[in-house]
Amino acid sequence: MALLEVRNVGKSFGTLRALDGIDIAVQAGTFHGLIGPNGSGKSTLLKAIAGAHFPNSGSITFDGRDITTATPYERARAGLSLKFQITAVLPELSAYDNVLLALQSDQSLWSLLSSRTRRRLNGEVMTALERFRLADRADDLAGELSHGQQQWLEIAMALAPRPKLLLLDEPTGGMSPEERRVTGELLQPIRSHCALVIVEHDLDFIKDICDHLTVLDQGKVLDDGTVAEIERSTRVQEVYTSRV
Ligand SMILES: Nc1ncnc2c1ncn2[C@@H]1O[C@H](COP(=O)(O)OP(=O)(O)OP(=O)(O)O)[C@@H](O)[C@H]1O
Repeated sequence: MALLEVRNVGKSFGTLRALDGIDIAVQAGTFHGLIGPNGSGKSTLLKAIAGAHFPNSGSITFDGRDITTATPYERARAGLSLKFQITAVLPELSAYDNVLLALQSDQSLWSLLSSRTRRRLNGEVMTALERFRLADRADDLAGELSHGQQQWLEIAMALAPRPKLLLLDEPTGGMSPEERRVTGELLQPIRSHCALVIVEHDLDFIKDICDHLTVLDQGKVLDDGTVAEIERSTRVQEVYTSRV
């Protein structure tokens, strides 16, 4: 069974059909990209998976559990984590404290008082920062980090509770080409323990890191397959050459 299964999902805003009968399956350990022209429904689909809004029809199953109308908190407890387009680090706190906060949200007050828990959390915070090349910036305020580093900090925070699936909405927006390249490099190792669903306009970036692509067009799945299959798809080429 797939880790995430979206079945026949529909979402309307008034008379606008933003999603219309969407089916996708994301396997554990894979990086799954959502691409398509502007307004094709990518962010709406990501938000439906994240619980930022509920679909009008269809179902979403995660790790064997129906989460179609689960709250974002319940989804997080089930192992779903997300980083949306707008940077949400706390600029007045250090990079270290931002990750610590993300980790602490799951701990009881009682366990936080124990020095063993605090030692363990300290180790986990530093591992998360090292993984995203931020260990030497641990004490710096998050607001003083570069744009790219703030994005990496936020991904580190989203991964801190060890989710099974990470949702990323345009993580490379506003990054330099070098920061994009490094972002791809930093994401690769998470594959061993976490799947990824990513919306991204940079097609070269998404083709480099993803195993599987779903192409949306006007709220429907236009095509779905491996990166090589999508590159050969004449339907996709037509949409991209005529409208992008
Ligand atoms: N909250 C909302 N209220 C009304 N319409 C919305 C809302 N959110 C999205 N839409 C509309 O739904 C359609 C799909 O939007 P969505 O943002 O999902 O597309 P997208 O593929 O992510 O686009 P882009 O690549 O430009 O970010 C668009 O026509 C958009 O205007």
